[in-house]
Amino acid sequence: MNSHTSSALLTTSLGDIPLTARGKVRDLYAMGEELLFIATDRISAFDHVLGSGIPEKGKILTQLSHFWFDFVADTVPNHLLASPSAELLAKIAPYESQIEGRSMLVRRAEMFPVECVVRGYISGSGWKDYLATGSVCGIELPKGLRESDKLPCPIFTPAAKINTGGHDENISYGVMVDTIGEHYAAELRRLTFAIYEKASAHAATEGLILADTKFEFGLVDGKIVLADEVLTPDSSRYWPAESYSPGGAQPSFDKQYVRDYLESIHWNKQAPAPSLPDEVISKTREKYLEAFRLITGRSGLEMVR
Ligand SMILES: CCOC(=O)Cn1cc(-c2ncnc(N)c2C#N)cn1
Repeated sequence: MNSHTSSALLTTSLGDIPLTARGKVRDLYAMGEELLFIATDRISAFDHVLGSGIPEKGKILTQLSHFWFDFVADTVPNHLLASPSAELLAKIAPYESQIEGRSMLVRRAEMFPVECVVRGYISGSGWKDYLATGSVCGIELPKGLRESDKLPCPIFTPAAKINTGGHDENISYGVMVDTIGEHYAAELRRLTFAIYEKASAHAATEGLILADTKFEFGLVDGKIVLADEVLTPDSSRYWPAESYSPGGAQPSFDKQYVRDYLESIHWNKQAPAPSLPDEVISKTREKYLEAFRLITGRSGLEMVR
């Protein structure tokens, strides 16, 4: 256990609330129709969870999700629990000090098995697909694009959810329609573009390029809600606008110190993920705090909720 992962986050239950799902950096506990997302301080890079945590990363990213859920609330409802039950609150009370600010209480939703990815720039798996086929998710793109180029207009590039840990697989919109039906596919695509338009415009006012992001949606009482985490540096690519220079991979706003360090030690990705030097940890924490300040306009890490 590293110093930033409390014991409660390593168990398969929180008291008698069972662990429902464990992602690389987040854990999900369920009690009936109420779920508890806990974001740990773990950080992953190149698809590996590293040996060191980043202090308060879980809290910072949870507060960013809360900010963004509120910011887009007039565009799409979300899965946040308006009023958690007294029973649930009583069950988590003993852990409050460990999970304060890093937890989200959400309603159980019937999750769509699709990752709704929107890209304003060509990067990552989209760049790989473009190099191989000239298209992404069946969307043909202009010839001659450079890596990290801004696209003529944002594209919707869904992915099929592979069980936790695996890489999601890019699918065409047609496959998404076959999977969840035309009505929901069209509505999730519309909502994805609408949220991205609002969020990327806000990020740009703070000198941040929101290159791409991934949303997950579900149904609660038959209505579409925005779920999962939203517009965090873990679910999005944020680039500093001041250093934007297409023609290659862009520096990650939050993980560049980590990536540079891993490159500098020539880490063999088959080997166990290394721990990070204190300086890399503290600089990375500062980047998360800077993203929080820029996006929310708040100076300190006072709780949004
Ligand atoms: C930590 C691991 O969890 C995930 O990766 C994603 N995931 C979300 C759900 C979910 N399931 C029902 N209701 C919800 N509101 C949600 C949400 N969000 C399940 N896995």
